[in-house]
Amino acid sequence: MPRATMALGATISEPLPRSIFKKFVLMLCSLLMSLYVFYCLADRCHTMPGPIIGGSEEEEGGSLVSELGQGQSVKRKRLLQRGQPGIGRSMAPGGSGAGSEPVSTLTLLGEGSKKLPQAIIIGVKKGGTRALLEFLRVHPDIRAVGAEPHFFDRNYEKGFDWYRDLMPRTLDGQITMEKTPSYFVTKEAPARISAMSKDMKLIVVVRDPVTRAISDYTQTLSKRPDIPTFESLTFKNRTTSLIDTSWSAIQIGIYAKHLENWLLYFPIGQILFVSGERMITDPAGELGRVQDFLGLKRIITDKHFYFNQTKGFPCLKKAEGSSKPHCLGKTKGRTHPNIDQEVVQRLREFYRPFNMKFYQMTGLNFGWDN
Ligand SMILES: Nc1ncnc2c1ncn2[C@@H]1O[C@H](COP(=O)(O)OS(=O)(=O)O)[C@@H](OP(=O)(O)O)[C@H]1O
Repeated sequence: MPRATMALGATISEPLPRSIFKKFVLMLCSLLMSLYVFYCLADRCHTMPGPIIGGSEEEEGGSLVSELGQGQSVKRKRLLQRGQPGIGRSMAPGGSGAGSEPVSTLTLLGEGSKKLPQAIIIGVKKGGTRALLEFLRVHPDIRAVGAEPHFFDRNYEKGFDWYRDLMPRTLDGQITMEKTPSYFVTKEAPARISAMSKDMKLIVVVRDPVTRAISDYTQTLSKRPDIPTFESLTFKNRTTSLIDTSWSAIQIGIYAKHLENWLLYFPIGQILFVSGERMITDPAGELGRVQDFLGLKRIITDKHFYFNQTKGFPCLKKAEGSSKPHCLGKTKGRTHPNIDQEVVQRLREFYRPFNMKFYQMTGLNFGWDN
């Protein structure tokens, strides 16, 4: 047999020589490594699950780690557009306090800095605050922390450095925001926020207090199915029809009373009232008002929304940092239980004077009593 044929025969029948096999494994490893590096550069490699700071909200806020990660992609895109070589990713705080963040490439390259918020969505619980924040985040000049920090109610003793550390990095001209709906009903919150910044822009999403109360109850019911009925919790005494105003679901809806507390520290012009109802029927209109209030160009318009028939709510055609349509999660837009219409009527009567006062204070008729 000729030598060449013999050699070929040997190659086919014998296993790959060790050195070739080693090279192959090495190449495969480096290929996988490069893929991982690219994946990280695309800002998708989160090695640690992030803490969710306890809040009223279950799933929408997500972890602080993923929130910060998402934000960085947008900034990176903007930097790349400007031709700056910003690459890298900052690690989110472990919820432990100021100074816990390792120095990242972004920090070294000076890509923005963490700032205390200049605008806060302070309420109200179940008003539509998540929808507003998610929609606002589409704006390139807004950067927001997704999870609720609860700084001015539950975590105040942790200090401003802790609070600042939760915030995403911002470039000059970008507004840092957060939302914690319980601030609106927290007695200490106005004084504390004012002590931090007298210029703070405050946003309150309000919704018909009766539907809000039912929404609040629906959320609690989803977590604790054995709670008493809405009807029995509403009244101190069913026969006298005396409303139990100590029940938080009822209390929160007395907007005029809570607002009085804020007006001791902030002029009314520094507070924007957003209609929770119009956030559903005309999100672009409400977002227009919010952008004006924040002194931003009206970038978010009706082109950003579509009405999702299955969800029954407006959704984003493209979410922040993504090209995909995005609706809020299943904890937003829950089906409410049927409530005895007599009880609903009684609650409407109860809220009417407070609503009137609220319309008068804000100069806006929200139409809950028409
Ligand atoms: N676009 C869109 N998609 C889904 N849901 C929407 C939207 N806009 C407003 N809403 C209403 O938001 C209600 C929840 O309010 P919050 O986000 O403020 O709730 S929370 O306090 O943060 O838990 C939620 O209340 P429920 O319907 O009772 O679940 C919704 O009615």
